[in-house]
Amino acid sequence: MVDVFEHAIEGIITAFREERNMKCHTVATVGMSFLGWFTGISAVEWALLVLCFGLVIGAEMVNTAIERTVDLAMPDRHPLAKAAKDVAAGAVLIAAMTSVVVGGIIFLPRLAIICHSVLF
Ligand SMILES: Nc1ncnc2c1ncn2[C@@H]1O[C@H](COP(=O)(O)OP(=O)(O)OP(=O)(O)O)[C@@H](O)[C@H]1O
Repeated sequence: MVDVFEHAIEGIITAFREERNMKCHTVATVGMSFLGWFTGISAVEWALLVLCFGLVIGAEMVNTAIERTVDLAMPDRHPLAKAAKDVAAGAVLIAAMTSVVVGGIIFLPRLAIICHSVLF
């Protein structure tokens, strides 16, 4: 059981260390968390936000695993290798777009109120 956690944590560290996009997701996660704290979002909104963080980072890690597996199995160009990588990248895009929509629903009304009170 300890082994399973050790390998999983090793995988998380590898993904954060070696995958460029993980740095973008980390910056977005920190930025959105700050915005959540700053605008005082509710517990349910925090739960949705945390769910989105997990969704995007999890999808990116699965995408990384698929990329590595394809590179190992098919170093040459192959239509199936392309399809596998493109579908995995598409999954990350869908997770990210879903998160942007959720973030918009949570933050846009609050940011509009803040802008309104600053400007008028
Ligand atoms: N073996 C291959 N055969 C055919 N097409 C490939 C192959 N490897 C990559 N591709 C195409 O090139 C694109 C980019 O592949 P790559 O491995 O560089 O992924 P990436 O999304 O740039 O990864 P990274 O997150 O590491 O930058 C893939 O989405 C796919 O369309």
